[in-house]
Order: sequence, then structure tokens, then C-alpha cells
Amino acid sequence: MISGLKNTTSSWFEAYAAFSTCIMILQTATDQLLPLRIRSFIFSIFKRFFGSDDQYDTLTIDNRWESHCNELYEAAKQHLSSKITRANKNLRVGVGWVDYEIVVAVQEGEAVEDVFDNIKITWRFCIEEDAFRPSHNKRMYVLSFSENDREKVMGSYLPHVLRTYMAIQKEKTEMEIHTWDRDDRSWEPSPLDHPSTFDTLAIEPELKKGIVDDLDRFLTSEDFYKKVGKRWKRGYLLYGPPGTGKSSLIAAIANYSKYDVYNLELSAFSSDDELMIALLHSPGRSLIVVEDIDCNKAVHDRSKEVGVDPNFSKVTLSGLLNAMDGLWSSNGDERIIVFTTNHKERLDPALLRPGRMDMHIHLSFCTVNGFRILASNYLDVQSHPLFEQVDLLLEKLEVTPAEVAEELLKSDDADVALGGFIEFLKQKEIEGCRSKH
Ligand SMILES: Nc1ncnc2c1ncn2[C@@H]1O[C@H](COP(=O)(O)OP(=O)(O)OP(=O)(O)O)[C@@H](O)[C@H]1O
Repeated sequence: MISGLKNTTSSWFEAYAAFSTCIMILQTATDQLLPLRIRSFIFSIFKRFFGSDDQYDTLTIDNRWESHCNELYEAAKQHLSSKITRANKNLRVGVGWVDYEIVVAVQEGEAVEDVFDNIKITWRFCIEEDAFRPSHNKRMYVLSFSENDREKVMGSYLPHVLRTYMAIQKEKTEMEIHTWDRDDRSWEPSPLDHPSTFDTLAIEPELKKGIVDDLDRFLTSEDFYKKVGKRWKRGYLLYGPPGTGKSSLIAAIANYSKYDVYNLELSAFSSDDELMIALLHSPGRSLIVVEDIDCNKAVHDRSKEVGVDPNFSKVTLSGLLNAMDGLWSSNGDERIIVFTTNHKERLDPALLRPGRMDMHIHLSFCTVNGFRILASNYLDVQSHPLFEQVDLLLEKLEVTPAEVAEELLKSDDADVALGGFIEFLKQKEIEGCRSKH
């Protein structure tokens, strides 16, 4: 009798195990073969027949919106990472940039549950592959919820997700620098890792104040820009000799505004169209930088555009200007664009005409005030008996802040470093370094 019962029980277990295996195989097959949108649709039909009376709506948040970068996608990504719980079994891990912390994200198809104002929302991350152009794979978040909650989801939940993302963006301390990946046709981020701030910048106090005031006005003037019907954008042209702090000022602007940098290396683009795509794919709250714009032949010599073989065309000045105008008229808000050049006089007048760049900022050789800032940064001294001698020499000679910084770095001992710096300046004087007057 007991052995009979055992037999029955074990056959039940065997049958159950076989059934579970079939279901798992079927689930894996459907997961792999059917796109998530179709799976969600089938799921909603099953729910309708076998589940409660509730019907489900789905919303898809693509990584691009009409060829622009979709910030709601970035917001969703950030939101989901904070909603992962022990119930989630299929996760991805990687290393973040801040302190090399372990970062967790969901695998494709993994459901993440969220509750907001008594409504339940299920999220899934999904990739739609483009078999012919893998670099064009679409990434998306699909959220499903009871159709009765649609208004709450659209009117309160998604704005809440976006607002939270924006608030975190404004507070973040680690900026990113993005470079254009031609194969992937997307921006590749890496840490900016440039400690320059307006406090460490060795430039004249009035100039510094002028830049900071302009930035403050810009960053807090959303309503003003709306009122006067202007796009919320600002352009700066930084010019001056090498080593006078153009890149340092860009990093200071990024660290101050908390905007990520998008580095437009013009030679990396094969055509004006690609440049336009890259610009349109940059998100709002970004600092778009074109460094050494005078080094791009087409950009300072429009005659070169004539007769260029279209199959091998590179970026042209008109292409750059069009892309900028396209960006200026796009909907994405809050953008700063910065051009740098060592030779402003070589730039095409089209780049300099009023309205193109809002502020032209001249960075020049180290002044006495600039030297005081560098001495404080590098040696932690605010006054020193050798300062008088340094001041007299600096007033006569053209020395870049980069040269000063390099000399001051040579010793932690202020007497030694300043003594060495004076020797360096005297040597320059003997060698006939151009004097300022
Ligand atoms: N105005 C400045 N204030 C503080 N540090 C500066 C300044 N200018 C230069 N430096 C120092 O010199 C280094 C090089 O300067 P930076 O790259 O910013 O100059 P640049 O004008 O962009 O030069 P280039 O035209 O060659 O790109 C910086 O990392 C910084 O240490």
C-alpha cells in the first residue's frame, strides 16, 4: 500500500517536473523569439481571458525620439536602477565611475515592479535588434499598467520620473565627457575628471566675474528665454594662445553648470549629415565643445568647399553652421556651445558675426593676479617675500599660466619653487621672450 502511494507520488513529481521543464523551455523560446512588444500583447490577451477583468495598457520609451536623444529614456534608466529588489533575478552588473562602485541594471525582459500613488506599474527593458545594421539596435523601456491608471501614469507618474531625474542631474558632482562613436552612431561617455573650477582658474577677476555672471543669468533664465521667444542656449568663443586655460575654462563651466561635455571632434565626422545627427543626439543640459576650430581647414576657408568630391566630403563650415542652427531651433533646452581657437583672426567672419557666439572671451598671458591664484593653488601661499620680484618680471614677460603651473609644480617648498620660477623667468628674459609692451 505504502509502496503504491510512493509510486503514485513519485509519478506525480515526475509529471510535474516534466511539465515545469516544458513551460520553462516554452518561456525561453518565446522570450528569445518574440519581441517584447508582441509578448506584452499576448500577455494582455491571456490576462483578459484568465485573469481579472482589468485590461492593460503598455507604453514604450525609446532611446530616441524623432531622431533626438530621449531624456525620458535616461530618466527611466535611472528610475529603474532604484527599483530593483531581491525579487529580480536577472540582473547585469558593471563598475561605475564614481569610486569604482558596483552598478546594477536589469537584463532584457526582466520585470521590475513599481508602485506609485496606489497604482502598480511593471517595467521591462528591451532591445529591438536591427539584423542589417546592429549599430541601429533600438533600446527601450516598456511599462504596463491597468488601463484605468493611464491618466495617472501620463499625468503624474512619468512627470515624477522625469523631474526626479532632472533634480539628480542638477546635483551630480561627476561630469561626463562624451565623444562620438562613428561605428555605433552614438555618444560614448567617460568621466570628465578635470578638477578645474572658477576658484582655481588664473584669470583676471573682472573677466571671471563677467563669465560667472553671464552663466548665472543664463542658467536661471528659463522663463525669460520663454517670454522673449528665444531658445535657451548660449554660445562662447574662447580665444588666446596655447596654455592660457581654454580647456580649463571649459571644465570650469561644466563643473559649475553641472552639464556634461559633448566633444565635437570635427575630423571624426565623415559628412555634414553625420555632424547634424550627432548634434541632434546630444541631450539638453549639455556643453557642446568644438576645440581648435581654426585647425579645421574647411571651417576657416570656405573656398575649400567648392569642388569637394561629395563621396569623400568632410565637415564644411556651412555644414557646421547649419547643424548649429538646427540645434538652435530644436526643442531640447539648456545648451551651451563653446568654440576655442588660438587664432581668432583666422576664423571665417560667419563664425564671428553678432548673434552667432554670445560672448567672445580672450584668455591671455599670466598676470600678477593670475599668478597669485596659481601660487595659492599649487603652494598654498597667499604672500611671500619673493612675490615682488616675480611681479616685476611677469609685468614685462609673456608667460602662459600653463608654464607658471609647470614651474610651481616642481617643489612643495614655496621658497624652492618660487626661486626656481624666478630663474625660469630670468632665463626667458635673456632668451628674448616677447615682452608685453
Ligand atoms: N588660466 C589658467 N588657470 C589655471 N590653470 C591654467 C590656466 N591656463 C593653463 N593652466 C594650466 O595649464 C594646463 C594647460 O592649460 P589648458 O589646456 O587649459 O590651456 P589651453 O589654452 O586650452 O591650451 P591649448 O590651446 O593648447 O589647448 C592646465 O591643465 C592647467 O594646469
